[in-house]
Amino acid sequence: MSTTAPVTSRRTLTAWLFSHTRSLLPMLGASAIARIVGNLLNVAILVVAAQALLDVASGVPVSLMTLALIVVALAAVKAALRYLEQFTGHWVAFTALQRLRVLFFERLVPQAPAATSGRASAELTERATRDIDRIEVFFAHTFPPVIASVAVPAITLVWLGVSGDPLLAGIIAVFLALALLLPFVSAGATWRASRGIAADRGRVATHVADDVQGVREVLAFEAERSRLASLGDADASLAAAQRGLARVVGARIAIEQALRAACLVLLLLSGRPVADIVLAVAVLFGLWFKNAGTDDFATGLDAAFAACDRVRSVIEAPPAVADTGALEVPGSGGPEIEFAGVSFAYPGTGSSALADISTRFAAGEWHAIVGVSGSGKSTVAALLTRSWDPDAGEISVAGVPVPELSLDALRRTVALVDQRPTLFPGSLASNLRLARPDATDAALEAALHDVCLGADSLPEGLDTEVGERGTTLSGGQLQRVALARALVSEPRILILDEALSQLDADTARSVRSRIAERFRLDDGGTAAGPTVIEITHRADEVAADGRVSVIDRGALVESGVAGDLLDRHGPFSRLALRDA
Ligand SMILES: Nc1ncnc2c1ncn2[C@@H]1O[C@H](COP(=O)(O)OP(=O)(O)OP(=O)(O)O)[C@@H](O)[C@H]1O
Repeated sequence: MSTTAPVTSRRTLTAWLFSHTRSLLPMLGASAIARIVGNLLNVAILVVAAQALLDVASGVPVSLMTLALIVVALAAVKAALRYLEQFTGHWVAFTALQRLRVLFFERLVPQAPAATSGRASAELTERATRDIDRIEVFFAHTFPPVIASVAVPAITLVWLGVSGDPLLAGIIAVFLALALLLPFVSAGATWRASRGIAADRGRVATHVADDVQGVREVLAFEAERSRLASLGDADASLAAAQRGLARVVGARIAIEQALRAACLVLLLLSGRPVADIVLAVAVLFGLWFKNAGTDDFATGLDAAFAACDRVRSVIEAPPAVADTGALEVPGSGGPEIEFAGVSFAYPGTGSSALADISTRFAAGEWHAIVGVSGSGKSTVAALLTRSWDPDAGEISVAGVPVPELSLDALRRTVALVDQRPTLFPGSLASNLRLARPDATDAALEAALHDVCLGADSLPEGLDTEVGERGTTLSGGQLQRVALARALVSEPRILILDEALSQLDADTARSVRSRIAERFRLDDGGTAAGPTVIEITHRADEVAADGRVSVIDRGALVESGVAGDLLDRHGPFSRLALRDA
């Protein structure tokens, strides 16, 4: 998110945070009360000590033992209250962060994959982790200090004014009020700087993650210098934003110190009785030192709000598709799929990715969609799986328009295998069981056999560790494991989006025929297997008797049986000749 995004006000962000954490407020109140009483005791200790000194100076007998006992008792209660304040404040904070994290993922799931597409995953991770962590300041270090910074001086100065010297109480009140106003006067500047810092942190995190991910490309293309230079730029921008904030905070602290010194001087020069001045100075020290934390929270709070704004924009983003349908996909086996007059443009792009597509994929059959890169093939899959909904036209599965199906039902029905699948750290078996945790070893081995990847061709069979994101596998192995995982889930619609692109032509052919055989054997020759849509730019690999649709620049330009299309010498035949 850039710093030029619309600014959400701190009031809106506060209301939003409380709306998600309302039940934690009583505990936050307990924290504030503990802080107020603790701070009052702090003033009391200094006042008791100052009064004892005055008594000694004026010859009044003082029992040192009694004095020590009073101070120790006050200090012990103060320590207990400090513990209570910290414990309750942090309990609230970490419980709130936990809730926000759960909410973040709950809201992200229905937005995905549209939400994650085009957004650097490191940026999203930064929002889900460090930005949420930064909100801790809002709960643990804001409300108890804010309330105490007003309540403690008010109570103390009323007491001083009534039982001591009203003029001296008034002087302290004026200077404390000025000091309390400082964070508000500089609020605009710290808020802007904090937002800039949060955005720059996101950019640096994305840059570093891209460099780590793409280190091979960086080395191979000798791009170290340019990548380091652009990282340096991002870093410099972050450092400049941090310096800007430091300047404002530094100026604020300097003014606060000057106010404190000026207040002290005025008290000393007030010409009031010494005893009153000593008590007033004790109160000043008791109040000012305890309120010094206000400056820290004022700065940390803006950082927390800036982080909160980034988290909120993800949580509150509307899902790309509404999950309002409730139907299941009727029947069994592979259903018929129909596109009727479907058009779609990706949000923010002016041009159509698909224009007026009407086609049918017959139940339980294997279809190919071919076309050059960027022609719109993957968009067909994205619309069928409801990553997005079409701008016009209708897609139906087994005669039911897809918005009438529940998203759960649709996604249980369809398995999409793309060319860059993700495996999770763990064993081959745990990855294969992703959608079917109860699948037997025999079922896993059968699926591996069907993708020409016998478990024995991997070092430890099903126990082989696949490494983070499948990094210990070759590209072709990774694709086949992903395909086997889809087979284990027994989908009724199987979409292969360039899912065999890293295999040599012979292996790809074997995989196709084994999968076709698997379903033919399963259903005894009838069409009970899944409806398969294979998206590929390799027209020459489509079997002569296979059904094929050709897409060009978002339009369906030809469809039929591959052998017939070859004889027509149209778009399909041109693609096949180009590839051969
Ligand atoms: N998430 C997206 N946001 C914006 N535009 C997109 C997005 N995904 C794809 N496009 C654009 O939509 C058009 C069709 O893309 P699509 O991925 O469907 O093509 P494709 O035929 O599958 O390409 P390839 O064979 O290279 O994967 C392209 O112009 C592409 O740039």
